[in-house]
Amino acid sequence: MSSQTLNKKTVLMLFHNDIRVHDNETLITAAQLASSHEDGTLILVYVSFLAASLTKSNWGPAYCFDEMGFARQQFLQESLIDLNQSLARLGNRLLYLKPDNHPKELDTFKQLCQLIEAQQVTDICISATADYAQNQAYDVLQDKYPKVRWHVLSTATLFNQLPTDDLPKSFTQFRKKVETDNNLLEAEDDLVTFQTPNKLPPLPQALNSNNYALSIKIADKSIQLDSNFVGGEGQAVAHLNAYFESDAPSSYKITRNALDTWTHSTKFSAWLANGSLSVKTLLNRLRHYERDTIANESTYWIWFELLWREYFYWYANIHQQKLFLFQGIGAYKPSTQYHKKRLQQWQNGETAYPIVNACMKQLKATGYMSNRGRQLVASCLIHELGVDWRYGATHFEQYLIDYDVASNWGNWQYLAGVGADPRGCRQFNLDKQTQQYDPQGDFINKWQGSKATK
Ligand SMILES: Cc1cc2nc3c(=O)[nH]c(=O)nc-3n(C[C@H](O)[C@H](O)[C@H](O)COP(=O)(O)OP(=O)(O)OC[C@H]3O[C@@H](n4cnc5c(N)ncnc54)[C@H](O)[C@@H]3O)c2cc1C
Repeated sequence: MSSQTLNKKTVLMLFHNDIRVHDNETLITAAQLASSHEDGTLILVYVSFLAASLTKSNWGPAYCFDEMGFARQQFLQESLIDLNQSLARLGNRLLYLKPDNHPKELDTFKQLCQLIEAQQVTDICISATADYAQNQAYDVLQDKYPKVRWHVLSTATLFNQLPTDDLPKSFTQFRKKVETDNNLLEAEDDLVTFQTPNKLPPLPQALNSNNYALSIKIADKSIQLDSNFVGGEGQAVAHLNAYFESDAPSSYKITRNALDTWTHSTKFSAWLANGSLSVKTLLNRLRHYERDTIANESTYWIWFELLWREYFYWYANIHQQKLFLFQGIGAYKPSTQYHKKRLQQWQNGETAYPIVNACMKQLKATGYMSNRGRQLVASCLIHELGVDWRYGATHFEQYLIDYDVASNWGNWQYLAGVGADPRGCRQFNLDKQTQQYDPQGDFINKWQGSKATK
C-alpha cells in the first residue's frame, strides 16, 4: 500500500434496508468517518442483486425468483429516486450498480469489487440485516478485503440487539418478556433517533459517477391499480403524518382485519421493509399519539404488531438458512409437495375459492394484500391444495411491495406449522372467513372483475 493510500479516507456506504436520510445512523457514521479526515470522501451505493450475483455455493441453498413483480419493482425504483434526490441536496449522490451497467459478464458483485479497488476504499458502512443471502455477500466481501474496516449499525429494528437473553420459542413469550423488561411504548423517554445530516462529504474526484447513474424509467402509473403506495422517504413521512393526524390509530384494533380499505390498517409495511421509514421514528409518533390524543387498545395493538415484526427479525437472524428449509426450524417435513398445476391456479387466482382468487389478483395488481388475506391464501395453498409452502413464500417475494425476508418467511413457516407457532398448524375455514370478512361479496366482486385480470 502506498503512503498516499495510507493517508486517505474513502468511505463506502452500502444501502440495503435503510433507504433514507432521516434517522440513519449508518449514513451519519459514514459521513463522520469521511469528514474525520482531511480530504475524506464518501461513496454512497445501492447494489441491486448483490446476493443473487454470487454463485449459490457462496451461501448455500436459497430460493430464487425470476423477476420482481411490477408493483414491487416500481416501489423500489421510486424509493431510490427519492433517496438520490435527498443525497444530492446534501452534496453527494447515489451510485446505482445494476446488472446491465457493464458488459453482461460483470455482475453487480464484481462491479462493486472494481469500485472498492479502484477507489481504494478504506471503510465500509452497512446497516445490520436479517437477510441471510445479503449477509453471505457481506461475508464474502469481508474475506476478500480484510484490510477494509467494516462498520455495522442498527437501523431496521426497535431494539439494537436481541432484547431477551435467548429468543423465546413463541411470540407470546417474547412479547411478555419485552413488555416486562423493555417496554418501549411505556418508557419515560422517546427512542433515540438521528437528525438528518446538513451536508455530506463529497464523492472522490476521480470517480466518474455517470457510469453509475440512476437511469430508472418509472412505468405508467395507470397500470398499477388502486394502490396508494408510492415509494420513497418523502412519501413515507407524509403517510406517517397523515396517519397520526387522523382518527385511524384509535380504531386500528377493530378495523385491522379488513381486506381492502386503506385506513383500516396502518399501511406502513412497505416503507418499513426497505427502510424508507424508520421504525423508531414510527414508534415515537405512536407514543406521542398516546400522550396527546388517545391511548387505548387500538394504539396498544399497533405496538403489538410491531413486536411481531421485531420477533421475526430476530428469529431470522438466529435461524439463518433454516428459514428456507421445508421442515423449517423443526425436524419433520410436512406432507405437502410441489404441484405445478395447483400452484399456478393459486398464483393466477383460479382456485375453487373466490376469496383466495380475489386476494391473489389484488396482490398482482397492487403489490399489497391485507394480513387477513395473506393468512387465507397461505392456508389455502398449504391445506386445501397441499402445496409445499416455500412456493407460496417465493411468490410473495416476487410480488409483495413490503417483501421482507424475515416477516415473509417467518409468517409462512408459522402458518405451515414448521415455525414459531406452538399450536403447530393453522387451517382457516375459507367459507366462514368469507362470510365474516366479505359478507356482501364486495371485495370478491371488485377483484374478480375485469380490473383484476391485468
Ligand atoms: C404469509 C404472510 C406473509 C407475510 N409477508 C410479509 C412481508 O414480506 N413483509 C411484511 O412487512 N409483512 C409481512 N406479513 C405480515 C403482515 O401481513 C403485513 O406486515 C401487514 O399486512 C402489512 O400491512 P400494514 O402495514 O397495514 O400492517 P398493520 O396491520 O398496520 O401492522 C403494523 C405493522 O406491524 C408489522 N406487522 C403486522 N403484522 C405482522 C406480522 N404478522 N408479521 C410481521 N410484522 C407484522 C408490519 O411492519 C406492519 O406495517 C406477512 C404475513 C403473512 C401471513
